[in-house]
Amino acid sequence: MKIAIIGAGNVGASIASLLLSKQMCDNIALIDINSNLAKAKAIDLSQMAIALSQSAKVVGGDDYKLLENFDIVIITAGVARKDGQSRSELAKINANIVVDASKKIAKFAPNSTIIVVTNPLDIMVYVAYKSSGFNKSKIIGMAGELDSARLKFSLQNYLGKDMKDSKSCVIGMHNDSMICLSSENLNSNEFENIKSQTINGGALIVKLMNTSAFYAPAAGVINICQALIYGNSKPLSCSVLDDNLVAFSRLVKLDKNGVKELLELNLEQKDREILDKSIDEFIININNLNLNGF
Ligand SMILES: NC(=O)c1ccc[n+]([C@@H]2O[C@H](COP(=O)([O-])OP(=O)(O)OC[C@H]3O[C@@H](n4cnc5c(N)ncnc54)[C@H](O)[C@@H]3O)[C@@H](O)[C@H]2O)c1
Repeated sequence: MKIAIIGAGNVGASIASLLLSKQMCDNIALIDINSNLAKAKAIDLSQMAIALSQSAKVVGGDDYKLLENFDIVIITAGVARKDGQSRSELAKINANIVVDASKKIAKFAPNSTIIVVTNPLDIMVYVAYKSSGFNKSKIIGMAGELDSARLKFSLQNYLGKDMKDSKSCVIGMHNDSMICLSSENLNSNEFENIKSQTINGGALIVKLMNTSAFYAPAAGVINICQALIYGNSKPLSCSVLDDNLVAFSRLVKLDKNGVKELLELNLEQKDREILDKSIDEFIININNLNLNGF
C-alpha cells in the first residue's frame, strides 16, 4: 500500500506518524511547497520507522512525481485564516491549492482515492472532485470522524463513562451548522450544552495553542484509510458528494474502491431544516468560487 500526503505540516506529519506506527503501508510520500520541510520530515519519519524495526519507506519533496501510481492521496495543504481575512477569501486561497494538487494527483496517480482535509472542508471536497475529474466515489472528506470524536469526548466528560464505542456521531457541514446525533438519554438543556462544546471544540484548541488541532484530525484520516485498505464494514462519518454534487458528512460505508454506500439520513425535522439551510449556503459558496475561472 502506497499513501501520499500533500502538505507536510501539523496534520500531514501526524498522519504519516500514525500510518507508520500502525504499520498500514509500505511507502509514504510527503509533498509540500516547502520542499526542505517535506524532505526533513521524511528523513525523521524514516528514522522513526527504523527505530520501530519497520521497513516502510518515506520520501519527501515538492515534486508530485513522488506519488506516481500511489493508492491513496491525502490533501492537507492549505493556509489557516489570518486576522481580518474572511472565510470566503480563505476558501479562494485554499481552493487554488486544492485545484493544483488535484490536477497533479490526477496526472500522476489516476487510480488513487483522494482524502481531503483542507478547510473549508466540504467545499474543498467539491473542488477536488471538479479539478481531479475523478468519480465522486473516489473523493472522501474527513471532518465527521473528528467532530464525532469531539462529541463523544464531551459526552464522556459529562456522563463520566467510556464513550469510545458509542454510536453517537456528527454529520452535516464542518462548520457551526454541524448536526450532533447523540445515542445518550439527555434532556434538551444537557444536549444543547454538549452540542455547543462539540461545535466549539476546535476553537478551544486554537485559543489555547494558537493553531488548530492535528492529532485527532489525523486519527480521523486513519479511520478512513483503514476502511479503504482493509474494507471495513463499520459506518464512518465522511464528507461525500451526493447525487446533486453537494458535499457534507454523513454515515457511509467504504471499501478499497472508495465510497461503497451512503446510509439513509433519517433526520428529525429540525435537523433536516438545518441541513437544507447549510446546503443552500454551500451552493452559494461554490458559485462564489467561480471554479470555471480556475
Ligand atoms: N477537516 C478537518 O477536520 C481539519 C482539521 C484540522 C485541520 N484542517 C485543515 O487542514 C489544513 C492543514 O492544517 P495544518 O494544521 O496541517 O496546517 P499547517 O500550516 O501545519 O500545514 C499546512 C502545510 O501545507 C503546505 N502548503 C501550503 N501551500 C501548499 C501548496 N500549494 N502545495 C503543497 N503544500 C502546501 C504548507 O507549507 C504547510 O506545510 C488547514 O486547511 C486546516 O484548516 C482540517
